[in-house]
Amino acid sequence: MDKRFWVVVPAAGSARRMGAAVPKQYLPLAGRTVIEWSLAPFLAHARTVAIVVVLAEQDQRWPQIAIAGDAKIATAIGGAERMDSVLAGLRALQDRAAPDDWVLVHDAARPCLSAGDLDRLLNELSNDDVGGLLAAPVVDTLKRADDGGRVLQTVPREKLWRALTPQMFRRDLLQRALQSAQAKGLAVTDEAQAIEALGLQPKLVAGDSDNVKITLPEDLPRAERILISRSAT
Ligand SMILES: Nc1ccn([C@@H]2O[C@H](COP(=O)(O)OP(=O)(O)OP(=O)(O)O)[C@@H](O)[C@H]2O)c(=O)n1
Ligand SMILES: C[C@](O)(CO)[C@H](O)COP(=O)(O)O
Repeated sequence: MDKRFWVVVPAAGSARRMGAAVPKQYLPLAGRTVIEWSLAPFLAHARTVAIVVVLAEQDQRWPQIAIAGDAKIATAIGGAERMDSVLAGLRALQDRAAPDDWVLVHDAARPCLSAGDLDRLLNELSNDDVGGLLAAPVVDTLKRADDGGRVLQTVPREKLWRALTPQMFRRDLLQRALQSAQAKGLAVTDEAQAIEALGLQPKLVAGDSDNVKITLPEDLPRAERILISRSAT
């Protein structure tokens, strides 16, 4: 894709499930911090126009990050939910990005995005009318539990995918979709869900299952192994 694109990186979460003293986006990982790895593919891409990193209001760590001064990075203040933070990032772009410019939204907690997956997303969606997201097909058998932690049913996994990020939509459409979801009290957990609520069908683009989200303590050593093995090749 030859068109340039904008990036919003929601980094305003409180990382409750990680249970660390430091918000997970600032935890050390393979010689850097999680957020530096998550931003790296976009800072390295020739067609990134600018990146808005959306921070928690009380965040005091971002200014200490080496790349905080990068000319391509601006910051905004996030909100109570991820969707509020993404909206804040889009609003920070609205005077600079044209309505039909592509915006990629990528979790600060996903440090293992590969350059190949980023380019595949950009190339597969460059002429798409709706936009879409990186996703990984479900390969395990899925069980739904009852309140007692026992199997209630096996959930058919055909055509089931795990949503990843980046998720890529045109700025005005995404902003309208998220504003509409917010107005309806629809607590969307990713950008695609807000687009779906408009009756549109985002395209699924196969992504690497190594594109892990740092959520629980065991995710950090897994990400470390992925990044170190990738740098060794
Ligand atoms: N109000 C929020 C909540 C989440 N995020 C960001 O959205 C991404 C994915 O969210 P998640 O993994 O759930 O992060 P947390 O909300 O911090 O984790 P937890 O649910 O365990 O508290 C993270 O980069 C997080 O910083 C955000 O910008 N604003
Ligand atoms: C956006 C996302 O990473 C796609 O899987 C996921 O929905 C984020 O969920 P979280 O609970 O905010 O981590």
